[in-house]
Amino acid sequence: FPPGPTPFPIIGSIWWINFRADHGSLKKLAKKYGNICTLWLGHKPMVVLYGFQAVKDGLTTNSADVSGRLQTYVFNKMANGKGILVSNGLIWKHQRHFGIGALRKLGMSNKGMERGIQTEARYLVEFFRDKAGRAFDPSFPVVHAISNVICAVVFGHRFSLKDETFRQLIEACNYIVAFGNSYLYYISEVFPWVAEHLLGPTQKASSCCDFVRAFVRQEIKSHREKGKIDKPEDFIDIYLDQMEKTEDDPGSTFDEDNMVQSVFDFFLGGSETTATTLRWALLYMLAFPDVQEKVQKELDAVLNPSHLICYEDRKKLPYTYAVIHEIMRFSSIVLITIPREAVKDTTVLGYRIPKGTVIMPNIDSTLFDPNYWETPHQFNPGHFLDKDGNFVTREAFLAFSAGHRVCLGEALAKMELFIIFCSLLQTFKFTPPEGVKEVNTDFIFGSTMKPHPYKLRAVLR
Ligand code: HEM
Repeated sequence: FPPGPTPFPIIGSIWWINFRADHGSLKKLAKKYGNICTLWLGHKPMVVLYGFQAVKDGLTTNSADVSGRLQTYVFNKMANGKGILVSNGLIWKHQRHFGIGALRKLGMSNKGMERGIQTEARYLVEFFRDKAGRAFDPSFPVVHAISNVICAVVFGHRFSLKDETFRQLIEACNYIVAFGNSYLYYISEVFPWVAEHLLGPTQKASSCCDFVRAFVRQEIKSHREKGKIDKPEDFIDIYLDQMEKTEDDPGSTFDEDNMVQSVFDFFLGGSETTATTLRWALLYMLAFPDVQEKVQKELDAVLNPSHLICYEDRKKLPYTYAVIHEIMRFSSIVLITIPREAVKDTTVLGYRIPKGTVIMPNIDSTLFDPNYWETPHQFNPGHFLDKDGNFVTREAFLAFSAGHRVCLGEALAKMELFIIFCSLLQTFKFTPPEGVKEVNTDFIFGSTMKPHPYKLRAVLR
């Protein structure tokens, strides 16, 4: 194994990072042991990758070999091996491949994703306008809008802000995501018996999972009652169609449990992540008013005010598109990917790694790698622009990870962020509440890195 702190019996060497994989402890670990090193979670080896080169090589050189997910106490409780996010083997291959195809199909069809996003952007603009320039916290309407985009994709309809069950769904998803990188998560994995019998938060996370699944089953029931339609309009329609097509295939993995879990995974992977990024986007506009002004200048110069913003417009708005990428880089909401597992004996950066080893790629360390970014610790949209002001992609931009398990919602997330961000900035000038002189851009540590709660004023332009 690559080098690392000495493991103790039962607890391993996870004590070295104080039972928490945070920015400081992972940096300290890399400084002492190098860009690839080993930690032991109980008797399970975990190989931690740090910096762009190590993360990229580790995830892409033998990509299929490191494409597994852990089958642990918490992951089994969460998904029981079903769906996409934490499944393995044939189930993962089939469900992921199908999920990507379905998203593509919905993106291209008439009642596509873009329309769902434009609708949510419009509701959000209305909500902000109703505040009439008074200071307010944008978190809930933002989370609501983003979750509704997933609803449009998977259920084919949206929910109102006042819908209590939908509010509970959002809260349940947030709770599950927050549990994912907490002390209690690690303790639950090492001592499942304690988690099962004594830890309230672990039991609550488990009942939140049950709640989300029951919610999805209810939607499936309504789709079934609606009967077969000629042209599938959402993910459940497409999935039911697939189940019918494969019902005589004994090797098929297309069944109701996998459908429920795949929908669950879209909510879990796609709501909190994108909503948190959008909250950072608005906060950075308060913190960097010069950037906000430049975006608005570009929007005004290129778009007619009555034009319905679509994703295609990004090609005419290179500065704005670069700002959105810099928001994703600078907010760096994911510290490590959902842990991977080696599915066979393999080699990672020259080290022999046995099957079953956990791989922890540090995404944050790629987004701030001083060897690949000119000013890593400065908010600088120029990172994504060439000298003529054209948008450029950057190889070290691994916010969505890399390899076989790369985020399957990347295109959807970028489309959402672009359309909603542009719609808001076209309509409003964002400022901090009166009297607030300093904007706090520090993060709150968690499964995703969130901004501290803040208020803003949205003043009609
Ligand atoms: C800014 C928004 C987002 C970020 C930063 C993000 C980031 C990530 C990351 C880092 C992973 C782990 C990949 C790995 O294991 O190497 C992931 C996986 C995943 N994401 Fe996203 N994601 C975002 C939005 C979305 C959206 C909108 C969806 C909805 C479709 C989504 C669905 C998924 C799924 C299903 C997986 C699991 C893929 C697999 O295990 O095969 N994500 N995402």
